Amino acid sequence: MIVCENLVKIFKAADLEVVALQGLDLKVENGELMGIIGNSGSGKSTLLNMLGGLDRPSAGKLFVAGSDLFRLTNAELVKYRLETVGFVWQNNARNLIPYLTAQQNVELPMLLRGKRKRERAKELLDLVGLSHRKNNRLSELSGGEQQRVAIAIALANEPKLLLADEPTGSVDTRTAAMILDLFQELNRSIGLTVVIVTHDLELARKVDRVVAIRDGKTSSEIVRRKGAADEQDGPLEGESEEGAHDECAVLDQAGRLQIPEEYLQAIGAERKLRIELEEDRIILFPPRR
Ligand SMILES: Nc1ncnc2c1ncn2[C@@H]1O[C@H](COP(=O)(O)OP(=O)(O)OP(=O)(O)O)[C@@H](O)[C@H]1O
Repeated sequence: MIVCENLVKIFKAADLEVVALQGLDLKVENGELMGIIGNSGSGKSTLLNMLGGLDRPSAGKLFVAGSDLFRLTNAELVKYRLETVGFVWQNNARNLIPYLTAQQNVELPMLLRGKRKRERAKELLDLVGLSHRKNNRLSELSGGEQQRVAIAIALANEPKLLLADEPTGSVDTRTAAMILDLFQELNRSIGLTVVIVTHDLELARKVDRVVAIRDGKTSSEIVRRKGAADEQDGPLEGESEEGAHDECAVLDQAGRLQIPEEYLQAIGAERKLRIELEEDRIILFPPRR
């Protein structure tokens, strides 16, 4: 579904250049539900904007659902944004209209595209578990319900890829869990590929894979271990929650490896490591003093 190779994004403002993505590599399979985490300024939103066709990358390769994002003309990019991707933002509900009902809010963007699809709007509200609230005005819905209306709208054009930027950023923990459950449900029921940018570590339990971005590059991945994939109510018996996931460091195209700072600190290593190959493992030691 998504292939990023050596992706670079440089922002130029006056005589200042910011390299927001520094040769990022990422592959996402069709039907994957994955999370992207990283510190503030690490490049998460920049990556999401590239994937959504909202901005153009500076160099590298970027393919989404068969489209080469470097080659699309401006008109093709507009079509791509309308047909291939759906967006969910943190404060999505702010773009909804408080005095219209949930159903009217879902119908409105379809109307603007010249289609009146009352049935489709009902279907979409059903999909996000809100059919019982369809005739309520938006102002009568809770923050979580409003976010679900926004998700219904994001699904209106049957996107192949749903991009969510901090979708649980402005709701409480319980509502956040419900929204993540909804993404999981949509992923399973309609095979939607979902990429969620978040600070919320609880997400690691709900998604197949979490990719960490550091300084504009993918640095490590937390992958749900096989066998843990179907359990919904927590870790397998006798297994700690962390035990259901493996943390992997990522090798870039040139075979370079990023090692988390805290790991280096723990063994007292700074710029050099001793490396040894032992049967089926590679071992890193601090240099001999
Ligand atoms: N339009 C822009 N012009 C100049 N610099 C930008 C622009 N957008 C982002 N940047 C810079 O690019 C870097 C990555 O920003 P980005 O917003 O992608 O980070 P982020 O990981 O999403 O952060 P946050 O979690 O705070 O949203 C930052 O240094 C940011 O200041």
